[in-house]
Amino acid sequence: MSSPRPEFVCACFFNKNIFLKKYKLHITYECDRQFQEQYRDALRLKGCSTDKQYDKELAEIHQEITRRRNYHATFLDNYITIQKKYKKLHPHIWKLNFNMLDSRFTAIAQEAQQLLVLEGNRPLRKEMMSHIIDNGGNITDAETFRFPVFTKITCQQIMEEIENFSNCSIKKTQPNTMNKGGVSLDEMGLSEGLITPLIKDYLQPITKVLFPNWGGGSLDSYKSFVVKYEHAGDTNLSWHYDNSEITLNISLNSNFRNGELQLMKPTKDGEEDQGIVVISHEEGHGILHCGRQQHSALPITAGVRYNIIVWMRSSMIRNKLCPMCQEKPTLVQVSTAGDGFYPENSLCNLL
Ligand SMILES: O=C(O)CCC(=O)C(=O)O
Ligand SMILES: [Fe+2]
Repeated sequence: MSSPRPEFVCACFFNKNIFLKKYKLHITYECDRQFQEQYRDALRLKGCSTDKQYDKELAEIHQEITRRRNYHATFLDNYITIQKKYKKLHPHIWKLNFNMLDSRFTAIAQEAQQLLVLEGNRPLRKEMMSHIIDNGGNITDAETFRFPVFTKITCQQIMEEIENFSNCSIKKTQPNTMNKGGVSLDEMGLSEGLITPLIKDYLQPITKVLFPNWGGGSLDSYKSFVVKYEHAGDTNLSWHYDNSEITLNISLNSNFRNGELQLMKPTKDGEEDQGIVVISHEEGHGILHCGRQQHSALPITAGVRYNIIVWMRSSMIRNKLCPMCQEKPTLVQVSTAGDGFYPENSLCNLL
């Protein structure tokens, strides 16, 4: 977590894209009056009819604004305490090792590397896609790719580590408001040894070939967390886009039913209906998609589902346009865990 570079978020982090789960609405909050003028009618239409219901929602928004203002300081405090006090269950998974990876994944990464070396006029993307299929992967017409990443035993141990961490009494922050059972791998400290090398040593060549226009070749930071779906908590996730250029979503288990990922197909010229692609999760496999592509998770109907989500970022792309407010970002410096906006002349490639 000790970043050598100053960390920034876009000012929109503090008051935009607040998700009202009950009414499935993303809102902007400036003050009570603006909120009332802008959203009271829309909320009424969505079933928030009484003053009591409205006041409850407003109180939750105030709480969320406070949480966001305190987020970075709290994150840093928690991170320091966790590193001192947390007793690891499976110490070896805290440092990525070749054996933890599915051999088909390392083959895909090697092939991507070779394609980049040979480059010339070759149709890199097409060749990459056939390597993915040859190695147990899938491709959808929503420009998303699913392929094996971790071995099953690695998934099992990561899941056990997450459960162990969730159940320990050390204070932790919720990685975002969309999933109650979420755990931040960055605050936990697991991502440094596990996710950083995964991106740096294996994913970068793949994303460079598959997403050249979305910063696939210039990823320089990420945010990673685990989402959990269960009957007693969140069972699904509403439509949204990520605060990422490219997202990797790795399934950690198989003892659940349904809970597929849905993605909007990119619009082609002249087409009105974008259409939806449904992809099922498979244990150990990662789904790679563009962060700006709208997606959602269908409800699970049995069991518990765990996935690692990695929001990979390229400052070259996001410095021009913040993915959350769709404007040129207004930078606000924070103590740690910024959202990947690094000035052009800063030490690039933290990964
Ligand atoms: O649970 C999933 O498969 C999707 C999660 C997701 O899209 C997110 O957390 O950003
Ligand atoms: Fe997402």
